[in-house]
Amino acid sequence: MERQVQRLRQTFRSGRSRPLRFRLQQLEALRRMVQEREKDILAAIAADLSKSELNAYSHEVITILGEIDFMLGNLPELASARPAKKNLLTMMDEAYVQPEPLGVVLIIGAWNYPFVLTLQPLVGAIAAGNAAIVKPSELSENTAKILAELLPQYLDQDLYMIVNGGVEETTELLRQRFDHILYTGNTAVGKIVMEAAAKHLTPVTLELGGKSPCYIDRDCDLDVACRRITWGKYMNCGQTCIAPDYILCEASLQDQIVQKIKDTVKDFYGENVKASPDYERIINLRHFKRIKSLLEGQKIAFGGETDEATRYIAPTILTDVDPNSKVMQEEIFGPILPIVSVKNVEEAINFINDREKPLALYIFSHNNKLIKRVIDETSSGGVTGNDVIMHFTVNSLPFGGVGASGMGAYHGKYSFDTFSHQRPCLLKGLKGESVNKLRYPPNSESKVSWSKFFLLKQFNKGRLQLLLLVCLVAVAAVIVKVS
Ligand SMILES: NC(=O)c1ccc[n+]([C@@H]2O[C@H](COP(=O)([O-])OP(=O)(O)OC[C@H]3O[C@@H](n4cnc5c(N)ncnc54)[C@H](O)[C@@H]3O)[C@@H](O)[C@H]2O)c1
Ligand SMILES: CCCCCCCCCCCCC/C=C/C=O
Repeated sequence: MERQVQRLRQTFRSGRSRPLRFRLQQLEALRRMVQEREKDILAAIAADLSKSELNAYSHEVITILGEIDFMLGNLPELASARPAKKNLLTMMDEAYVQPEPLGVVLIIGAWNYPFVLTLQPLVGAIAAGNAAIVKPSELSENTAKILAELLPQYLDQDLYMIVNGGVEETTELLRQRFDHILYTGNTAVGKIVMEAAAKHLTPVTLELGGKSPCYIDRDCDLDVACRRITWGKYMNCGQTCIAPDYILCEASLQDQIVQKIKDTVKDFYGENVKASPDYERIINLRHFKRIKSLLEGQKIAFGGETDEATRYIAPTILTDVDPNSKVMQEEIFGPILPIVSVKNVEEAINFINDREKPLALYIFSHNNKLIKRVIDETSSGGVTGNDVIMHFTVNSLPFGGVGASGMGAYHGKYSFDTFSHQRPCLLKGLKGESVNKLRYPPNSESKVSWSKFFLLKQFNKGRLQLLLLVCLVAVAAVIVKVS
């Protein structure tokens, strides 16, 4: 592994990944890969998650194509130097922020959206000019295999590499020195990643999970709210990091919500959900058993059927759920939707704030002031008001967690920034020593007072004011020289 990282580092040091033309060409090659090998990619995702190819396309491929297009369209602007404000002392100099690539980065993907969660960070890493090692999740083995087969055919092999394997391979990878690690997955492994990164002082982006609450206000269109929640909760069989994990609402709304979600499930998946091509399965037996065990002792208002042989768990709703029960202690990551009663919005806010900061928060209400209030009085990785999941699809919004749900963010410009160092550059000339005397020893009261004048005022003026200030500086320089 060490030798492979070394090879990537050497190529990075040669400067090959830096020119914009090269980055654009690699991104175009990636887009070609997705377009030319679409069938193979969809088949792999479909096999991993028992998903229809149509769903694989809309859940994963669209996002990647959108992200590549964004980078192709915006890279010149993202990568260019940004002029910075100057102070009086540096007004004749050049000050700017130049984004620079970090070096060799490691991207560790998760299995639940195995294509998008692995490649979307890679798009950012390439755009920012880095070399990258990509480690797909071993649980989505078909996608991992197709990525290992395709990426070397389209991308520069000395800069971008796939490593497949499980805990052993990831552990070995984490022993190496990287310039950034972006990890997507559960919080426990997030801690392992951060600990390994700390040994090399490697910065990390951790895209973790958590229990994302969904508050439904009394003043709300329940038909619309329940349709949107049904879509986001049962999509991918509940195995979505930003799926609404549980509902908070007044007790009087509970029965209506159950009925409306039940009706929507029928609309979406038909009478026999098991036979619907739009309803996925649980990734493996371990997760199947874990999710099934969350049903124990609960009041099942809808669903609850399971089939171990096919890892099927029906869309399920639990009512009157005790906040201390097991289903409310861990991220469900499956198609079970608990409803917890609260008296009012204050209680909902307190309920959310009493727990770890979630990855997403959803609020449904006609009342925009109430939505803003919940946003102001809580914290979460992201928020969608009157819908679920959709903030993920807006690539001008940073996507990431806060507190236990993660750190750092990506998507669009934020991916570019995550994989870049914002390098401050100040370019001075070799003239102007008379003013510089202000900072050379020996110090004096008068120097300190002139330094205050020069440094404590921001300088961002028009031409006339600039001329005036130049004169002022010249006078000051003479005074300092004389004194
Ligand atoms: N924030 C996000 O964008 C996001 C996206 C998807 C999933 N998630 C979260 O991820 C969790 C589900 O994913 P998962 O963790 O089951 O995915 P996973 O099992 O696929 O693990 C993620 C990665 O960690 C590696 N890994 C596993 N155990 C390891 C160990 N002991 N040491 C080193 N590396 C190890 C795996 O090889 C894999 O590449 C949920 O909590 C979900 O909310 C978050
Ligand atoms: C008009 C059709 C729009 C379809 C939009 C579907 C978008 C679904 C994207 C889901 C991606 C979720 C990514 C998951 C992250 C964490 O697990």
